[in-house]
Amino acid sequence: MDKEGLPKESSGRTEGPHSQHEAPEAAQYKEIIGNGREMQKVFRALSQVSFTNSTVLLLGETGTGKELVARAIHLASGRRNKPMVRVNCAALPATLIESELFGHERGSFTGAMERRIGKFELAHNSTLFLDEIGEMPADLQVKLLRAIQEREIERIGGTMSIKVDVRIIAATNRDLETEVREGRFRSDLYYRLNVFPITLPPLRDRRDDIPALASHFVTHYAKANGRNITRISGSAMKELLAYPWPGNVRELEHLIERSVLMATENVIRHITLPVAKPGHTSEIYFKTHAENERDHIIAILNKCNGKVYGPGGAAQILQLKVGTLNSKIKKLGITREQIISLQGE
Ligand SMILES: Nc1ncnc2c1ncn2[C@@H]1O[C@H](COP(=O)(O)OP(=O)(O)OP(=O)(O)O)[C@@H](O)[C@H]1O
Repeated sequence: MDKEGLPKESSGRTEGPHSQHEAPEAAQYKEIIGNGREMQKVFRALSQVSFTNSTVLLLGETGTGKELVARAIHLASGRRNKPMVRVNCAALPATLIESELFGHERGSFTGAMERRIGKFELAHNSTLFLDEIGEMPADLQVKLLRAIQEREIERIGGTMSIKVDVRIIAATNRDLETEVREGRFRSDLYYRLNVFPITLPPLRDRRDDIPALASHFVTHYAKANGRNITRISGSAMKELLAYPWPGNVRELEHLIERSVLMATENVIRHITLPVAKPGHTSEIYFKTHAENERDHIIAILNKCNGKVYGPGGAAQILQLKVGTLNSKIKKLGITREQIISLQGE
């Protein structure tokens, strides 16, 4: 680390068990910053499991990088030529999740104007990322279990079974064992998913990664905003190292982005951290309004297969003018690539 508190190795990756492994897929993990002891365990696990077809269960608090890791596993696997397909089990009501996962035939229920291919089918020969699996409604858990076990699905209103070759990655910030004990999550589904669990530690338990992460985000947001900001001062870094990070890496990323925008010289000397209450190190992080809006728009765009305007398009569902929706998409940084990859096209 130099005297201003930034590491010389900007990726945070130096020597260590991960680099010794020399896994052929290691290049896919370059987006995942941090090489402290805790993250080394994660990299080791990734090297062991990515190239297999095993189901992976990603556990960790909000903002610890579960989705980032899911994408890295997919990109390091033999399935990387097809985009990973993501389903956010918390974003849609139960009735819509079923059709989202398994699809439906035309006329199978009121409003099913045309046949819809579900995410399981879209993820054929690829990876299906079941995000926030702990939120899956009970009646759907049994259907999901059947699909995972049998590797076949039936569209709603359909008469035939469709074989699917799908690799499952599931993620949750809930304690699934407690959910099982308290009867909210089926134990058979839990055992089916818990084949290869990887826990992403909270940032407060891997503070040694903070300098590398902060440096990475400074570089990223300075470039994205055309700012010539090169580093964080030693005193600002000390504050980052002392803060408990209830929102984990996501919170760090947002604070650095804001600091980059507000900086008046090429060194970030001050970062406005929320006041941490002593003894409340694991408070729940609430997503910002913009994050929620972004997630919702992405979910609806996916539901409409990327269609923005016209009947059944996202603008209609969201009751927004097409122009308003388009400017929101731009402002919230929603990319076409994201939608296509979520669709599995
Ligand atoms: N190790 C890391 N290196 C670089 N960026 C990271 C890392 N971990 C997380 N991030 C970034 O932090 C943000 C939040 O990560 P991500 O969405 O993967 O978290 P999550 O655990 O899936 O959160 P949630 O449970 O709320 O969905 C993303 O922008 C991601 O790129």
